[in-house]
Amino acid sequence: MPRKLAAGNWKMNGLRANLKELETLAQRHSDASVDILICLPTTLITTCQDTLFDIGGQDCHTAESGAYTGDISAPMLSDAGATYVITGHSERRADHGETDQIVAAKSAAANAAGLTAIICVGETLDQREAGTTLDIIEGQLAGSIPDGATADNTVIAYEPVWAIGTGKVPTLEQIAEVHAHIRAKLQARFSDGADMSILYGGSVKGSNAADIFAVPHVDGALVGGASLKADDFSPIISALEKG
Ligand SMILES: O=C(CO)COP(=O)(O)O
Repeated sequence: MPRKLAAGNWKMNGLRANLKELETLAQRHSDASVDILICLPTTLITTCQDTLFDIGGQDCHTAESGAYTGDISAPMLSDAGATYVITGHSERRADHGETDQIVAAKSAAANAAGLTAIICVGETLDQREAGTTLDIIEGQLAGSIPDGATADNTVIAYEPVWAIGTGKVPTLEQIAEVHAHIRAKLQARFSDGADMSILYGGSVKGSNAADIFAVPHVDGALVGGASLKADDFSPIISALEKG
């Protein structure tokens, strides 16, 4: 069975003062029946070592160490207390020119350091309107997931680019179609592909979470804006627990 995972991605948000949101969240979900992960800005990861939740980074370099000013390696994230890292988020693909090949190398580096990689895929609005969504996703999966991926070290996140931070959410049928396609491709390539978690991400809120979690092959969510405040993230976690 895929693990159920409520994952927050704080992106480039959060100062130490904001960590009180996690304390509030921990009080409300101390006996959660699902995995809860917060992907923090790197500056906050060490501060958070004693938290109840799993902690993740938002990117890592392909190399273990070296002359890469400003970058963070997977062993560094692990050393700081992270157990997950997001790879191939559309914001990094767009802003930093990350290709599928780079994403696969980063994911392999994450796995080699003992981190679970959350590998993101998703179509743009133009691609959705051109009817090429499933082809795009298939290509991204084939190119971005390293051969050594397993259900233990890899999670897939389907994040339609046009749904991120926009308040626009695909229909439940559209989510179902893509998640079923992802599941089929994972099963065709990996012996434990049936057990890899597939998250949905893009404008998930307390008000739409339960419906999204009822969609087959949606094993959780990767949440941006609504993960920053305990009052917003808490209902999403509760919906996943009930789903
Ligand atoms: O990009 C996302 C998570 O990685 C989704 O962001 P929003 O939940 O803010 O739409």
